[in-house]
Amino acid sequence: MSPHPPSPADDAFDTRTDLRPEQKAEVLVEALPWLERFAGALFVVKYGGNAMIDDDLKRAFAEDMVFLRLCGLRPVVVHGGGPQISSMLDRLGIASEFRGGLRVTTPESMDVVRMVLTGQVSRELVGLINAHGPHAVGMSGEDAGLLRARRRTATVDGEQVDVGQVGDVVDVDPRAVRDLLDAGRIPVVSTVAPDVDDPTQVLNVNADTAAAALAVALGASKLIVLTDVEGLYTDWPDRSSLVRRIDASTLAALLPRLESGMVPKMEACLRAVRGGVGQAHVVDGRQAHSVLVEVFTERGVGTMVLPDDVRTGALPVVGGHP
Ligand SMILES: Nc1ncnc2c1ncn2[C@@H]1O[C@H](COP(=O)(O)OP(=O)(O)O)[C@@H](O)[C@H]1O
Ligand SMILES: CC(=O)N[C@@H](CCC(=O)OP(=O)(O)O)C(=O)O
Repeated sequence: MSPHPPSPADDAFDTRTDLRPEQKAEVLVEALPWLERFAGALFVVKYGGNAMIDDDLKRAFAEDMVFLRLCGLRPVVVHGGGPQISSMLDRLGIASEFRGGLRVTTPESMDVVRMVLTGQVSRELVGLINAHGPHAVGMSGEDAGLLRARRRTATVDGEQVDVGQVGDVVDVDPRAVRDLLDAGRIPVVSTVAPDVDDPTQVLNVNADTAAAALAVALGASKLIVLTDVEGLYTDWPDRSSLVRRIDASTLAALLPRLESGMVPKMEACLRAVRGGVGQAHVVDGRQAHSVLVEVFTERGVGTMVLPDDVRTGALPVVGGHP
């Protein structure tokens, strides 16, 4: 990355894209209605571990967060790190086991979950964002009472099964996040939470679920979930079944037919829009700057979930922003 902003005198400035200057201006102007509409808006952006594929993509994600902030929006990052946890468990010779999409979390693996999420993934994202200035502050669900969770089971073949120290968020105290936003910072949240029934214990919370709970508690305008697929497919893996827009009731009816990876994600989107969040989006984190394309372009990307009062039905492939 250039150590200083490009100036028109830099060769790099004119050769970064094939666009002529007036085309570049058109691209910038296309963002104007969205900048006006979203001035000051609070977005919760969930960055999934499967979308943290390489350093360039992670840098592009950090640029997007800084871009949003400097445009006057208020992004809150909630990160995952499932593959990173599995890789550390593997290095330590501890087997990873998932049931119903949730990691079976023993006291031993809980230590690793906490270490990887708050000590590794969060640190890396905070560092990448802060390469642009002192914007990001990392915090865990344990900090300032942000999240409290209760032990939950997983559903496997209709049966409830124990998955150990895994929780669902039952309480959010968003004041610390608000304080950071008011100070102009970008909060970066990892999803470890104290157990509401035994505060000496911490629980491992699925990051999609935690992001939705935080988005509702903060009254976010949008929840954006970055993953490693273009969006929701009604008939996975049939690529022609990509959904551009779907309302809450249609999604609720579709949920029982979805496979494990998409279930927590789509449940999170549903919970968000039913809890008052204006829109929820699942976007492809393998595409650099997918957040900026979603927020600032007419067409948007991925799958948009809307509350029922904006009825659209499922519109495979067609449709863009309202
Ligand atoms: N209906 C569906 N639409 C899209 N992806 C699906 C669907 N059903 C299953 N998947 C799978 O879910 C995966 C995303 O979930 P997951 O791997 O848990 O992501 P993340 O780490 O981002 O939370 C996709 O890569 C895809 O393989
Ligand atoms: C209970 C549970 O499964 N927790 C997840 C938390 C991390 C997460 O959700 O990460 P992604 O968003 O990258 O999947 C786990 O241990 O993998």
